[in-house]
Amino acid sequence: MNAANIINASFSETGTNSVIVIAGLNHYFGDGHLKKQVLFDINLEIKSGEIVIMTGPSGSGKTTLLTLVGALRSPHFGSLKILNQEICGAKDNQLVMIRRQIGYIFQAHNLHRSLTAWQNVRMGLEMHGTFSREEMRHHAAEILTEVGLGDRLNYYPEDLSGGQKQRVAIARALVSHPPIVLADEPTAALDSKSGREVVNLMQKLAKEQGCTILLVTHDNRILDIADRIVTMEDGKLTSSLR
Ligand SMILES: Nc1ncnc2c1ncn2[C@@H]1O[C@H](COP(=O)(O)OP(=O)(O)OP(=O)(O)O)[C@@H](O)[C@H]1O
Repeated sequence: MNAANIINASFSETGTNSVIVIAGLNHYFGDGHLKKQVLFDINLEIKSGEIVIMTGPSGSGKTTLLTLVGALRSPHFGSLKILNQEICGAKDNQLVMIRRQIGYIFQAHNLHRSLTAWQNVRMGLEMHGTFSREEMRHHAAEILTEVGLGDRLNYYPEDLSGGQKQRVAIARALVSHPPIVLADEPTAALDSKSGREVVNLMQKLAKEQGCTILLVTHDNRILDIADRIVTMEDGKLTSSLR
C-alpha cells in the first residue's frame, strides 16, 4: 500500500464525508513583540465534492488559511484535519503525504519554462512514483486534450497564452485525481473570457472527478461556480452563504 492509499483507507474508515475540518484554529506570524495574530478561531467544514470560494479584503488572511489547509505550513493552535489527518503538530513526512493528495493552482501558473505542456503535466504524476512512463504519457496527454490543448502538447509555456498556461496548470493539478484542489486567485492574471473558461473547466473536471475545491478570489465574476461562499475579514470567517 502506498502513502496515498494509506490516507484514503483511513479516510474511508471514518465514515464521514468531510475532507477538510477546521476547529478553533489560530495562527500567528513573527516572534516576541513583533508577533501578530493573523487568524482568529477559524471553524470550517468542507464536504467531499464541494466547491467553496473564499473572498474578503486584501490582507484578511485568506492565503494564510489556504497554505495551512495545503499543509504548506503548520498551524499554531487548534485543529485542522485534512482527509482525517491532523495537520497541527504533524511530522514533516506526514505533511508530505498529505500534500500528495492535494492539487495546487496559483495565480501565476508556476509552470517550468524549460518543459513542454506535456512534461509539465507529467510532473504532477511523477511525484507519486506509482505510474509507469507509458501511463504518465497517456494520462498527461488525455487531460491536456480534455482542457482543449490536445494540439499543444509539445508547446513550451512561452508559446502559450495566459489562459492556455493556466489550463496546463489545471491539468497538472488534476491529472492525479487528487481528492482536494486548492486555488489561489486562479483568474487574477486573465481577461474575463479566459478567466471564465478556466473556472468552468475547473468546475467541470472537479465534478467529474468528485474532487473538493477551496478557491480564494477577489473576482466577483466567478462566484457562481461555488456551492458555498465564505468570507474572511480581519482574520475571522464572518459569513458562509449557500
Ligand atoms: N510570511 C509572513 N510573515 C509575516 N506576516 C505575514 C506573512 N504572510 C502574511 N502575513 C500577514 O498576514 C496577514 C494576512 O495575509 P494574507 O496574505 O493571508 O491575506 P490575504 O487575505 O490572502 O491577502 P490578499 O488578498 O492581498 O492576497 C497580512 O497582514 C499579511 O501582512
